[in-house]
Amino acid sequence: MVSCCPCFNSDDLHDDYIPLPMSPTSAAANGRALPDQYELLLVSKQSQSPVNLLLLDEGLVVTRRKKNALGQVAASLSISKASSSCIKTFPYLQVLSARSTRSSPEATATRVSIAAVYSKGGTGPAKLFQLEGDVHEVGHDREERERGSCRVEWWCEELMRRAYDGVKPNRRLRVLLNPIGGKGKAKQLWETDISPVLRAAACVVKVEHTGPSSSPSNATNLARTHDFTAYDALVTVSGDGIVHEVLNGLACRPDGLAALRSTPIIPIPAGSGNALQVNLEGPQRANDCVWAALAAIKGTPVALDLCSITQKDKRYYSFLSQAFGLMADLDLGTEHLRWMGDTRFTVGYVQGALTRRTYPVELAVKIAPNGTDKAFLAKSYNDALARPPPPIDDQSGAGDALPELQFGTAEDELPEEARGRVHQDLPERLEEGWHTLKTDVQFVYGGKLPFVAKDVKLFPPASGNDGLIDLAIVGPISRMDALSGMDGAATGQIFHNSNTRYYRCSSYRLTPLTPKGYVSIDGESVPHEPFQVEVHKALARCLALKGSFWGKQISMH
Ligand SMILES: Nc1ncnc2c1ncn2[C@@H]1O[C@H](COP(=O)(O)OP(=O)(O)OP(=O)(O)O)[C@@H](O)[C@H]1O
Repeated sequence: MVSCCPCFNSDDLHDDYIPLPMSPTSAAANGRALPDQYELLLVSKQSQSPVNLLLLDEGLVVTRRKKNALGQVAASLSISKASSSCIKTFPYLQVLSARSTRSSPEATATRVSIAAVYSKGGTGPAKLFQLEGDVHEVGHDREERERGSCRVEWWCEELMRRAYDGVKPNRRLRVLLNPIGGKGKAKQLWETDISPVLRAAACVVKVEHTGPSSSPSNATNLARTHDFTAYDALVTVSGDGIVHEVLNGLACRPDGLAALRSTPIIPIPAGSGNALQVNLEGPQRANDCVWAALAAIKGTPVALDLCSITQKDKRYYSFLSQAFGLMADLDLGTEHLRWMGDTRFTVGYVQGALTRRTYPVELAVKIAPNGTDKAFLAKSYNDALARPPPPIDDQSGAGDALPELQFGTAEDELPEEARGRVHQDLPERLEEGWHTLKTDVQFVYGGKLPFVAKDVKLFPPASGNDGLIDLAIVGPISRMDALSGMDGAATGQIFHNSNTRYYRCSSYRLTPLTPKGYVSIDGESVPHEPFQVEVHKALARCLALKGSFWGKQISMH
């Protein structure tokens, strides 16, 4: 067993951990010219049938090859021929490892092992693909065979160079696994889907189980003492709840700013709510643990805003959402339906819509410029999507501490200009500044990211790192409107509904006007009491394969 990192003991490493061959000065790469064609002929160990492996612009292409070509490191197969007989293409981002070994100088074959993640059509469920076979040398003497073997070694190094272009191989990952997350399947998913992918990429992995919030091993505590210099990323095999706990643990440290910025989080979806994964990799990847594992290996940091929620003398950090009214009830009031998985949210919504329950509330909102103009918000989102993501600013902010609260803590009053201006409703166009509203609602939902669940895109134009938060407010509506209100929820229809008031703001304060009910912060229950929200721009980091949140143009209709 080989360890390249003094901070890990051998128990932390996979049994077959061998650092990936990335040295630019290795014997094979040193001073050798590129072959004319980046192509290998390999006799697959699994099927005994020969395949061609080509390094093309679009990625590693594996094609079938006729038996009579056996024994050649072919240099003649044209690319057009290759694509017509192509069986699989792996973009380099999906290639995990390529190794060559030769048993002895006399050997007439070099063993090649390749691992990659395959996704049919680029959107199909991701699967681990492993290929091992021999490249037979055609030379008559030992020297010729050695030359052939070196070329195979070079080929593997070239593939690795392309596969890890701009990405550090052998990432050191700390994995926090919630053994009861979702339907309690996290452990099994780890064994069957996640661990084999990380192992194939020779990641250095340390796995720990999280404990319930009352235990010392809860994820908040684990994050509070996380040594971020010893790991490249922190992986959660869980739902959004553990991500919330981890972010809160990192944020409440004296060195919170450095801890958040130096700890990219990668969610592997194994809970009942996996919204962060959906926002990072798209709804088709909502439950795709293999794809998320690939993101842990190859993902690029993306900045994520955090919201400070203050309630009495408590401060929580929220990365996803704050829900009040029906949307809080359907999450927290359906705990007894947990066995249903995601379906419990739908059942909760239908129950609430049928009873037409409404919730009196007082809101004070500091609205951003043009923050109530849905067409403007959609256009800004579309424009941003068309541009490359801006570089992450790691310099702003003084020292290690988190930004000061603008509201202050505890039961601070609203800023002067917001007091005593209670309207029944907000006027159509609002200037920048504080506005207040006292009304009955079906729900109020604050969100930082477009999706709050796999099938609910509540905030289509939300940006994860613009320093602002989006608010959706739905007032009392008929049963029919409430039931049809969720039509098209997966594609963002709620944003377009005329029943939905939509505000982009920098802060808000919500005061429930009934004694009992639920308030949900990132899906976790907090007391049913007034709370205030403000946003800190780009405080945390996640990893996404494309280096940005998943997005889709919004069409205004
Ligand atoms: N070993 C454990 N035993 C019991 N509860 C745990 C354990 N580890 C974590 N938890 C709790 O699990 C919750 C978070 O679960 P997770 O993030 O995996 O999924 P979720 O989708 O947010 O919620 P869930 O799947 O529970 O609906 C937190 O409340 C946390 O305290």
